Amino acid sequence: GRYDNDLYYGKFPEDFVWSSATSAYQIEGGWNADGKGLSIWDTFTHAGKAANNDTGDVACDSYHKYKEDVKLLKDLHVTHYRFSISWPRVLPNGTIDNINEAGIDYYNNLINSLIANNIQPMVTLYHWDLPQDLEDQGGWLNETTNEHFKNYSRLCFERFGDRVKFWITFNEPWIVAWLGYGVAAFAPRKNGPGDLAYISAHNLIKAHAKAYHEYDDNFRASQNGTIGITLNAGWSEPKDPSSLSDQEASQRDMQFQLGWFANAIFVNGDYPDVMKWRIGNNSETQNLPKSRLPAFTDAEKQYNKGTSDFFGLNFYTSSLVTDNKNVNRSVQSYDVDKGVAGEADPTWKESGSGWLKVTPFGMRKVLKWIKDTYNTPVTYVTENGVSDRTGVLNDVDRIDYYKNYINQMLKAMKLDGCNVKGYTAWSLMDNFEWASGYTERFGLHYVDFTKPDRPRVQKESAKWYANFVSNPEFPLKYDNDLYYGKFP
Ligand SMILES: O=S(=O)(O)CCCN1CCN(CCO[C@@H]2O[C@H](CO)[C@@H](O)[C@H](O)[C@H]2O)CC1
Repeated sequence: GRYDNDLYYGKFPEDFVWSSATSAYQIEGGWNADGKGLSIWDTFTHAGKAANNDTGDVACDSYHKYKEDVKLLKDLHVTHYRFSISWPRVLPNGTIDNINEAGIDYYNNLINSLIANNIQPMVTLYHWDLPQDLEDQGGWLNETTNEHFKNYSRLCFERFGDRVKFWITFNEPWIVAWLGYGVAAFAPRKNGPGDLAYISAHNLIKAHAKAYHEYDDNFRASQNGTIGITLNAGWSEPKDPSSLSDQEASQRDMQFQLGWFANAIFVNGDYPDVMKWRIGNNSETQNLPKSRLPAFTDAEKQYNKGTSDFFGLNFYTSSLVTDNKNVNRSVQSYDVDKGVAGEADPTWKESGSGWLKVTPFGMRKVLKWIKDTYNTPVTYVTENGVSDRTGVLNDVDRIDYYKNYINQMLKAMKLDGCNVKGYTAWSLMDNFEWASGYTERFGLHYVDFTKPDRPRVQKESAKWYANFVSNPEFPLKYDNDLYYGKFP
């Protein structure tokens, strides 16, 4: 059919990394416990900006229940666990002059518990929870934040780097820049779709490079770890594959999503030409003194280039794209600059999230695009998963999603030569889904948020995943899963 969702038969390499992921603000709770400082997401939720006035004040209470989480991971038979460190939990004001040792202790306890259970930590330094004190000084619009991020990163390398050998600087800078500083959908709710989005992204790239070089210069030799960045994209499928303009729209959409950050880090230290060209032209049309896209100096380009040991990819869904001809060029906006219209194919299965349609074929295509565009980088899928709104324990749709997306990843490896080294299921358990609060559940484990002790219960998908990672090959030993289709 048009979308290749057919099962491929084969098995994964023995040393393939199987993991599961969470993030600090989404699971920890303890929002003000033991000296933790405020993050911009505490501010966002306390202002009632998440669905049903939900907050991460308690969330899954992993701040107190992390030992239980390690048990869930052990029963999942994963070899790795991806989690994030809350910057304001270890540095309440965001600055290195005020270290909260209780916060350091929490992460040391978690890391030690993982290691004791032969589970390797994959640590994200920034999963969106900026210290509020730094946001009060401009946040990612203020270049000084880059230096604070470097100091925070160095503290983490110093305190945890003897046991943490896999570091991710930023989770999805695209979301931080566009949803946080572009359209005010996420914290810190700034509205600058044509300028602030680009300024924040500019600082995120420079902050990433600072942290990378800090590790590379001062810690790699003694700690022997690996450090990179995690980017997210939806696969942009040309609506009409035979249309040159739709093909160009697809390429342009992928460059504006991934290239925005990946071109500087994996290619030449600078933004992709298509972004410089289109944003420069639109800025000229708007009679602006210079392009709304900030420029790197030659020294900064050299400093940005080659600052990731791997390509971290968060992948969920796809869209059908065409050239958006009727953009009003007098409007300053990333979306106008990009000039791409996206839509879902009505035949794609829906999920518990409006933006997430089930498109397994997209996993293979996006991995191939990364291979072709960034010269076959070592790649880790650092998030992949699907939501529902019911909390169903017999979550056959989630099993179907994982089986098919993992199979498409295997095709990308075996048939397209993609150098994928690991896969991470989002998420270990139901958790705080940002502006959607607790209405959208992504977990392999069900969490009852009405009970003070936040009990975790394995869903069928957890049993499936544990079984699969123990014997990662297709055809499945026992394929009891539902097949979708209809009789003649
Ligand atoms: O439809 S709207 O445009 O009005 C709202 C868009 C909401 N976004 C879509 C993209 N998604 C990227 C993936 O976000 C990732 O995936 C998980 C699931 O979202 C999150 O829980 C993780 O923290 C995050 O890393 C983040 C949420």
